[in-house]
Amino acid sequence: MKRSIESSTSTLSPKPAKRQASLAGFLQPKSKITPTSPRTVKSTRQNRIEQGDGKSEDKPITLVEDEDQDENKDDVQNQRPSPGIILNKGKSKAVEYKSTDEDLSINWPSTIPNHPYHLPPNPTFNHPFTLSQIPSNLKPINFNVHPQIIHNPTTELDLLYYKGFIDPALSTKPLMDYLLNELPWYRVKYTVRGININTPRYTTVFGKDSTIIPWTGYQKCNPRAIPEVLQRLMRKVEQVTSSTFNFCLVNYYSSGVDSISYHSDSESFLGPNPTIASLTLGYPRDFLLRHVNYKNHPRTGKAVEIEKFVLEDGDMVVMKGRTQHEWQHSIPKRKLAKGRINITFRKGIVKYATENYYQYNVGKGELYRWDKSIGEMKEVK
Ligand SMILES: O=C(O)CCC(=O)C(=O)O
Ligand SMILES: [Fe+2]
Repeated sequence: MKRSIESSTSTLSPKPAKRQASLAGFLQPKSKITPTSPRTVKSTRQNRIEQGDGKSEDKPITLVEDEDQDENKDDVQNQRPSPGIILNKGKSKAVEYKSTDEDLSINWPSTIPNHPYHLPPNPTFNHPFTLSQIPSNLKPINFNVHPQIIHNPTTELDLLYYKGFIDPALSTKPLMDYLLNELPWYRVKYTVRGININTPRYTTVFGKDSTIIPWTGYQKCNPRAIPEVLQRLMRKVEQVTSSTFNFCLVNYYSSGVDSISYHSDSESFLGPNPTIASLTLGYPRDFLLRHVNYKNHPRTGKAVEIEKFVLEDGDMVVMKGRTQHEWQHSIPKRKLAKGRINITFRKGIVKYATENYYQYNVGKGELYRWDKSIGEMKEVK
């Protein structure tokens, strides 16, 4: 994860306007907002550190100073549809492709030549505890496969946006319950240049990079097999996006205080233009995208507006092309939010991908598990 450091008091001038993309938004254009006047935003070292987290030890961490990172005002009035250019805008909701994961090969990944996910010694390899059987209401998993294509050649925003990709009517609730109850969760703490960072969300990771290093050949971490239900999701995402993956990172935002600050997943260990698929389960959260030169785009000389998507239960956003180089993304804190799981699929191409992802998503291993009786995470001592 790449971040940049800003000074403790900065003048944001002009602040980029926000836009929202949603299916409803495409159909009902709302009024455009103009950038607000320049103003000074103050933040303390403390709150910036709490927001900070990072996944790359070779990159400076970005402690972002932007009031969008805070529980902020409700700007629903100011939302307007569509960022960039929506290439298939006209089709909209009329086309909804129902699909399940029953059409996927059971011999995945060996059926795909050079697939980057190498099978581990066993399906639960290196898991800290065994997972329960997948419940019958997730056999099959149901999908709605209708992407909106968002591509702006000037700003190089390049996304696919699937509303309700995991069918919210049938599959998101059992999937969220299963993952919450069955996965091992971590609240990773680490130090970057003397600053203590508490990752402001629960994290966990599965998978291994595509090198031929065996699963047992890592000294700095113990890579874990991707659990079966996440493999099935990953295979479906591979099918619809024509991509391949070998990592699954999962975030749990337990409330609106949990967040991820502006960053780009442009680590060189993912290759030059990584495709990253990002899925939402549970409570909706704002997903903001900010151009790396948002104050003054080098080609147009103009400010670039922040793009805002409200990611709802089942939605999938696929970031591709140069998006990770040209844009940063975040899930800012929001006062009223409740539990949300985010699942990302990525492809790591060198050993360092594995070491980095386990360092920042499992860490030293203080384990949390979901406690059904209190509806909260509990540390397992
Ligand atoms: O929760 C999300 O939607 C985004 C997560 C993310 O950006 C990441 O894990 O790198
Ligand atoms: Fe990210």
